[in-house]
Amino acid sequence: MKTLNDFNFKNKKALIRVDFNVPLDANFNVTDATRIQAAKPTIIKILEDGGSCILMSHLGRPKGVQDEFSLQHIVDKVEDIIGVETTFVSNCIGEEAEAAAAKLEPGKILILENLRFHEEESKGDVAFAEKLAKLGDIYVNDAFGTAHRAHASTTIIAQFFPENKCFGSLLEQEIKSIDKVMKTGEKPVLAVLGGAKVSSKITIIENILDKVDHLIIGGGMTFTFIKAQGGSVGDSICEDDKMDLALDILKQAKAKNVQIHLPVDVLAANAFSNDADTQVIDVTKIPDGWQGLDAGPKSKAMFHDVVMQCKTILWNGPLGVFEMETFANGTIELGNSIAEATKNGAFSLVGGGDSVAAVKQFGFEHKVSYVSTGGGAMLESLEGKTLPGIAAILE
Ligand SMILES: Nc1ncnc2c1ncn2[C@@H]1O[C@H](COP(=O)(O)OP(=O)(O)OP(=O)(O)O)[C@@H](O)[C@H]1O
Ligand SMILES: O=C(O)[C@H](O)COP(=O)(O)O
Repeated sequence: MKTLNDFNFKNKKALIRVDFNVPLDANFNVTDATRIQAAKPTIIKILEDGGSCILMSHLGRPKGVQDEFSLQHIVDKVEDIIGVETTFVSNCIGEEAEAAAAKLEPGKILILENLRFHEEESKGDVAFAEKLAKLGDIYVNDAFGTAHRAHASTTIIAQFFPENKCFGSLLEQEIKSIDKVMKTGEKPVLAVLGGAKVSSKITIIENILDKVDHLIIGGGMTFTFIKAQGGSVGDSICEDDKMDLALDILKQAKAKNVQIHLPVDVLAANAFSNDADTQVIDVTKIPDGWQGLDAGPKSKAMFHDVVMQCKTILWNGPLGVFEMETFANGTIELGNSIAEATKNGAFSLVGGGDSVAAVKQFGFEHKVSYVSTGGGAMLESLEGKTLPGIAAILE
């Protein structure tokens, strides 16, 4: 596995695929710069070696050239965060980009315009990848968030740098964190899977059963498992067509000696609303007209005990409808438990769009071992897939 430390970047132009797909507000200000911060160590290492950085990224899913998706909007933020003079070129390929790259001095940064302004990027076009490749001497992939896309700049381009390609330090850290859970984690290993639907997590659950000792299933997924075992779930979110699968998962878990922990009580509401009437109720006895929207007190205490026993913890998906204050407590308490276990020496990894949002919202970001910068890429990794962006560097 080639990393930044395998190269000296002195007088070299590093062509770095970053994932600067960051959220912008109506005035095009960056509202969450985590992904830019996360790319900083790679950029600094290259600049300190005496090299220069050509940063390429996508932003959003534009249809052709659309100003709202221009990477121009993030140039000032990058300059602020990295603290180095940064220039921008309004096309990622062609004469202008080639001229800007050619005159880029060591210690400086150049940002290319949104790669997805060319449809060839998402199509994984080889000729487009070759044009990008002309711009740099060494290709560095540091875009974990986009490593599940076999796009020109994330995957195809690597073939033009047979010797001169490597992982950036963010991508390296993401790979190592996932490996710590999936391959080398100290036992007991726990996965907490929450979120809305069983259907979106099936492949993850099936893959993870071979890796973990404990599995907490929470959030909206709970009710498919409870109903499948004969419980009454009232109006809770439930996928009837996945009940057989839920039973099969329970069977597989037993055969593999994985302890499954489902909520035993829930905070139920008479409407999907922050102001609804609520009651704590046995998870198997939810009446019609009521829906479980958060974990109940017994479940939270039970989950705390499980978390505290484990040395390696993966968390994907909230335990309740955390976006509404009334139903955020299960997710917050789980975060607290994971933070405490981490303080006691456990390794904890949080990944997936909503769980990362919850961790940031409730201030757990620096109390867990690692928060992934990938949404879809993280989920595909947990499904056991080899991500094309990673494979292309290893080949
Ligand atoms: N009991 C519940 N009933 C209905 N919705 C719920 C329940 N518990 C959690 N949710 C919802 O599940 C959603 C998150 O589900 P999702 O599967 O997308 O999570 P994730 O894995 O963290 O994120 P992603 O899949 O985007 O990476 C949240 O919006 C939350 O409100
Ligand atoms: O935000 C993400 O998950 C990545 O930047 C990938 O974006 P995409 O789903 O548009 O490919």
